Amino acid sequence: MTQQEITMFSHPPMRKFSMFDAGLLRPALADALRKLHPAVQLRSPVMFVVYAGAIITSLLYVQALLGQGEAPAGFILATAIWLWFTVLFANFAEAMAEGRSKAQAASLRSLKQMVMAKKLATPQHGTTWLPQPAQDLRKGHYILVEAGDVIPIDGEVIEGVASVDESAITGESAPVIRESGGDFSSVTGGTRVLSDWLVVKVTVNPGETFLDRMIAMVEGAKRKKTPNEIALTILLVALTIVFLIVTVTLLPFSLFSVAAAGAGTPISITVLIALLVCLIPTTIGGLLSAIGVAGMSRMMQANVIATSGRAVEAAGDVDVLMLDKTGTITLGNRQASAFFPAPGVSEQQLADVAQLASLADETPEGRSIVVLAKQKFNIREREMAALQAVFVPFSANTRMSGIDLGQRQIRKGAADTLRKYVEAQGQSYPAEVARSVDDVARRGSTPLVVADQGRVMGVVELKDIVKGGIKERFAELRRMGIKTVMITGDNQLTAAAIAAEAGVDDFLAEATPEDKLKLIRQYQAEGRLVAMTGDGTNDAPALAQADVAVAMNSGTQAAKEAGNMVDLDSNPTKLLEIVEIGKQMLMTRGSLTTFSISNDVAKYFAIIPAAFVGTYPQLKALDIMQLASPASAIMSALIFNALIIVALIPLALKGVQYRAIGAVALLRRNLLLYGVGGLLLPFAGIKLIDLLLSAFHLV
Ligand SMILES: Nc1ncnc2c1ncn2[C@@H]1O[C@H](COP(=O)(O)OP(=O)(O)OP(=O)(O)O)[C@@H](O)[C@H]1O
Ligand SMILES: [K+]
Ligand SMILES: [Mg+2]
Repeated sequence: MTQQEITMFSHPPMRKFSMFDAGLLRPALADALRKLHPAVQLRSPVMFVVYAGAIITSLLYVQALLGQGEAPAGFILATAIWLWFTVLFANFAEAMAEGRSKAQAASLRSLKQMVMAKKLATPQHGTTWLPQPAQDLRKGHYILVEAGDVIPIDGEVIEGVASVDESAITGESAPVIRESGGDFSSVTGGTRVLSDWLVVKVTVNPGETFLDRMIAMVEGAKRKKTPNEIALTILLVALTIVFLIVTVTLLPFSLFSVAAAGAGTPISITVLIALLVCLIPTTIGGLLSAIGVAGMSRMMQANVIATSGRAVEAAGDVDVLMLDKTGTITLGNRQASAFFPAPGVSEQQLADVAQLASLADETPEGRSIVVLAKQKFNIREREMAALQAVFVPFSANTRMSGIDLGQRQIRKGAADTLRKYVEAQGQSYPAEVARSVDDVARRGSTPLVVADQGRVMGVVELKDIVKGGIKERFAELRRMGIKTVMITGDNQLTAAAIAAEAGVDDFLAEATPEDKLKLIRQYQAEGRLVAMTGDGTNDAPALAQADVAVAMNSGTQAAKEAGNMVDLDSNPTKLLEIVEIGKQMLMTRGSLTTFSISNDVAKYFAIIPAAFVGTYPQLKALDIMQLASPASAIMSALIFNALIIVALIPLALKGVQYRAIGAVALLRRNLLLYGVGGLLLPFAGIKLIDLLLSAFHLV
């Protein structure tokens, strides 16, 4: 097989759909009809009542056609039609909310194509490879991917550095760097290598890939109701039952009064059904599911894939945000910037040892030390193999790294760790070095202490920069009542300097992954909801514990499995956006619930007098709206009730406007806007429809 043959066809970047893409409209209309299936309707008890009402009035119309109508046939027909519309409008809202996800899933599916992999017998670049279809790859296999290749399956880079086009999955056109070691070692099947090569260890079996899981998440067919949705549904059902009882008892009541007075007409079933539908919370009942789906969809627009609606909801309730220092609050591209030798050591000696300690260290920190030594003293990289060195990789637990050259141990790492390390060997830790460490840390830089055979050689300064604009975002979070906690493996002084500069509420320094886990549990024990981001295998336990756990797409498989969201952009700052989207979703639901219920209260006053004026002529006095006729009043209310669902679809999908003001201020604002607004709007709306209906002699 030639290179050409296995070079994969490229694909267009994932298309992003806007909320009201014209292309989404037609399928949504078809879906709205499909959702008329009783099993679908049963999922929303409130809408099921409307659905049942539509069926009953349709049957009553048939009866009327047969000459036994309980009311004028035209009136029954109009009622039945508007009830069906009400159901369809709610279906349409949900279908529109789902449409974007479905389109995205379809475009992801198109990425799942037959791809040939270059399977390596030995995990080393330069060795021979054999072509093998991607679906025959298994966890633990090694593959080679080169410029132009589509990465056939998910894996971890074990050798090489390459630029990768992930636009097929993220929609972002800028290529990303994937490399072994460190935080950017994960590659995703379906993305394409643009330059250079990578040796990749396959981490999943076919069918379990990120793309597979993403399609499943996006399709959300198995969407379960979230805890808050269930609670709200129970409330809505309770309201529905109350109104159902009220309306049902009106019938014998009306019959009795008419019989007793010997005058008037008893109320018809059609009117009672129309009345019931106007009174039960159909607005929120019809839009509830759409609001939840739209929340997940908005996450997706932010390139975040949430595994469940529950995760999105939890994001809105979060009150503690745990953020890594390096890479989240700072730019994270920590680069060696200076050497501070210990007494009796020259700068060049320190640079030499530091470089030796970093030769096989694939972290950005390690590589930058090699480069700085080369720049400053022209110390050339030496071959690990020639040195017969054994590499001791960095881990967040040991907080040091280095090499062993026979008996000679060279180490570099966090100052406190290195101090313990040299003291354990009976060596002293010079006061001058401690001073250099503090100076470096106070600048917000990370000090690394270097030791050769237990002797402290000096300090390397790793410079890092606090991200622009991050302070303002933390201030905003504070206004929202969210506490920000910075966690870092770095020392106290560096942590304090960066914490002050970034304006976080609290910080934890010298933290191991276990400390992170402990801290999350501590907050949760206080009844707080904790969100965090992470990328390493070390972060997996903490991610599994956090209520909202955002794994970086570039991170390890373990982290991605432990989290309940994946950020395709691998941008830890995204956590802030995620919380905002969650809050916005909760606010939208709250606002529309308020609106819906106050709306129903208004309808109560608008139509009760009109509906019962036949039975109780005295009610005429209460008929403040002066509607044209009882039939017109009922019809107008029913039409308003249906149209308001359509009118609110954009709001349900886009979310109410979000502002970071305090919870109390927000509640007051929303009660005013959606409560009072909801109370007043029906009067105007129903009156207008009534005027139109009578102007065109429609009732
Ligand atoms: N490649 C490395 N070799 C040796 N020591 C390192 C290396 N990288 C980091 N360190 C030391 O280990 C400490 C802990 O690193 P770790 O990556 O766990 O946390 P961090 O990057 O400082 O903070 P964060 O949790 O915000 O990423 C660092 O502060 C530094 O002192
Ligand atoms: K209603
Ligand atoms: Mg780190």
